[in-house]
Amino acid sequence: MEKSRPYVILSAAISIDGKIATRTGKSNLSSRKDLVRVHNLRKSVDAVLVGKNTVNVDDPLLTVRYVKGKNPIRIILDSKGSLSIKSNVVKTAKKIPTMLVVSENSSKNVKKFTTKGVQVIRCGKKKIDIKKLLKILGKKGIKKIAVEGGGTTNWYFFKEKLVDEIVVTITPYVLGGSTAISLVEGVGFGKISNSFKLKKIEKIQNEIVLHYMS
Ligand SMILES: NC(=O)c1ccc[n+]([C@@H]2O[C@H](COP(=O)([O-])OP(=O)(O)OC[C@H]3O[C@@H](n4cnc5c(N)ncnc54)[C@H](O)[C@@H]3O)[C@@H](O)[C@H]2O)c1
Ligand SMILES: Nc1nc(=O)c(N)c(NC[C@H](O)[C@H](O)[C@H](O)COP(=O)(O)O)[nH]1
Repeated sequence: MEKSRPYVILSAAISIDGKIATRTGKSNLSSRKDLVRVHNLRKSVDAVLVGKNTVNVDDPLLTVRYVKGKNPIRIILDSKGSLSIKSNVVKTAKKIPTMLVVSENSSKNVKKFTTKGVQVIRCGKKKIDIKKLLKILGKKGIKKIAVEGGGTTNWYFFKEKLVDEIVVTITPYVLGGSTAISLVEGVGFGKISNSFKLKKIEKIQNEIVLHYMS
C-alpha cells in the first residue's frame, strides 16, 4: 500500500443473493445491531465516502448516531455535480464537514454547494480519478476511509485495486431482480484473480459479518 493514501475499508450489507438494494432502491438491510457495528466503524474512520446515487436514493446523513463518537467527514462522488441541493448531506454541511468530488469537465456551477458549506474538489477529467483523489485526501490528513457504496462506486475502488479491507454483512433476505444493484457493479473483471483473505466471521443473530483483507 502506498503510504500517501488513506486505508480503504469497503462496508456494505448484502442480501443472500448479493444485492445491496431491491429493484426499487430499498436498501435498509442491516438489523439495528448491525447498524450499531456500522456506526462504530464510522466513528473509527476519518471519512465516509458514497456515490451520488446513494445520496439521491437513500438521502443518508452518514453520521454516527447509534453510538457516541465523532462524525467522520462525508465525501460524495458526483462527476457531474448534479447532487440535490435539498439532500440531507447538503443541508447539514455547515455542521458536519462535507466534500463533493466532481470531475474537471463538470460545467455545473458549484457555488450553490459551497454557499451551503460543502467543500468542492475537482479531480479527474471526465470520470473522477480515485487514485488521485485518495492522494489529495491523504494530503488533507485523512488516514482511513469507509467506502459505503453503492455498487458503481464500489466497482471503481475494486477496479483500481484500492480496497484494503471488506466488511460485508450477509442479511437474511433474497431480493432478486436483474436490475437490482449488486455489491459491485460496473464492467466487472474478466478473470477470477482479485482474491481477498478471510480474516474474521461474526454472527449477529440472523446475519453474518465477513471481514476480508487484501
Ligand atoms: N446495502 C448497502 O450496503 C448499500 C450501500 C450503499 C448504497 N446502497 C444502494 O445502492 C444504490 C446506489 O448504487 P449505484 O451503483 O446506483 O450508485 P452509487 O451510489 O455508487 O453512485 C454512482 C454515481 O456516483 C458517481 N461516481 C462514483 N464513482 C465515480 C467515479 N470514479 N467517477 C465519476 N463518478 C463516480 C457517479 O455520479 C455515479 O453515477 C442505492 O439503491 C442505494 O440504496 C446500498
Ligand atoms: N452496512 C450497511 N447496512 C445497510 O443496511 C445499509 N443500507 C448500508 N448502506 C450504507 C449507505 O451509505 C446508506 O446510505 C446508509 O445506510 C444510510 O446512512 P444513514 O443511516 O443516513 O447514516 N450499509
